[in-house]
Amino acid sequence: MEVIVNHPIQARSLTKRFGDVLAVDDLTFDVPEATVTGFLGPNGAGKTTTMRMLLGLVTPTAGSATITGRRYADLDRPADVVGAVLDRAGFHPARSARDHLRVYAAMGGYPASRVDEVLGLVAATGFADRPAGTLSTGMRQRLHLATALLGRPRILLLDEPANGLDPAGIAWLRGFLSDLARDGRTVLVSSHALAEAERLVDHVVVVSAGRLVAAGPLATVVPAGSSLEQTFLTLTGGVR
Ligand SMILES: Nc1ncnc2c1ncn2[C@@H]1O[C@H](COP(=O)(O)OP(=O)(O)OP(=O)(O)O)[C@@H](O)[C@H]1O
Repeated sequence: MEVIVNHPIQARSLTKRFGDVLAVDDLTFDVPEATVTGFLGPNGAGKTTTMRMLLGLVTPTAGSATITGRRYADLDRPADVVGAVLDRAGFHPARSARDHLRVYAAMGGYPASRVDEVLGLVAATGFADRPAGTLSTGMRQRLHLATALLGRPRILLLDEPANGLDPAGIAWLRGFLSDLARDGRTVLVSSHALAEAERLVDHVVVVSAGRLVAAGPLATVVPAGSSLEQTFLTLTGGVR
């Protein structure tokens, strides 16, 4: 029987030059539906720039970046299609998590009842009424995720979501992301920490210096008995 796999996120010969810096260099990859795909590579590899191109925040020098086959700017109600946590900008320190979500729900035209739903999804009900200024890094991360989920997007782009999380926070994130994928959502998660990312994702797109190094299911990219970190070093010539 033929197995049809959709690829809701696609890059085709995607290139971005900032002056002399070739941040993204002829990058082509697909992110399969209903996976947690790690977008992995060292600092400066071009991950954030690529995610910003997928979200229409940076214009490609060449090539295309599409969500469900369309450029972000061509999507109808894009926040209902794709949720993103990119910059982790601060929340108003005196405003509660719940009030923060109420503001975003109102701006997006979502019913107020959606606020309690997303608080429940990220297990944030217990701190929903605390001022954001008193929340831990892990709690703030959950509030960012809750905000991204307001429009029930089928696709999520998360830039370095594990940064600053303690082991319990990482364990929670792993369960949360795999539940999203099990539910049919497509999640692209960037990380420069390969060992940590290996435990969060089932597929990978590995980049270095703006170029594709490897892509596919984790089990096919990483040989048995090796690690993602070791594989990366071997592929990029760091270990011979
Ligand atoms: N607006 C910009 N102007 C000039 N150079 C930029 C700009 N944005 C990114 N760059 C450069 O492009 C390259 C790729 O940066 P990018 O932030 O996309 O990498 P990254 O893989 O996300 O790295 P990190 O893991 O450190 O976040 C870097 O050399 C960076 O300095």
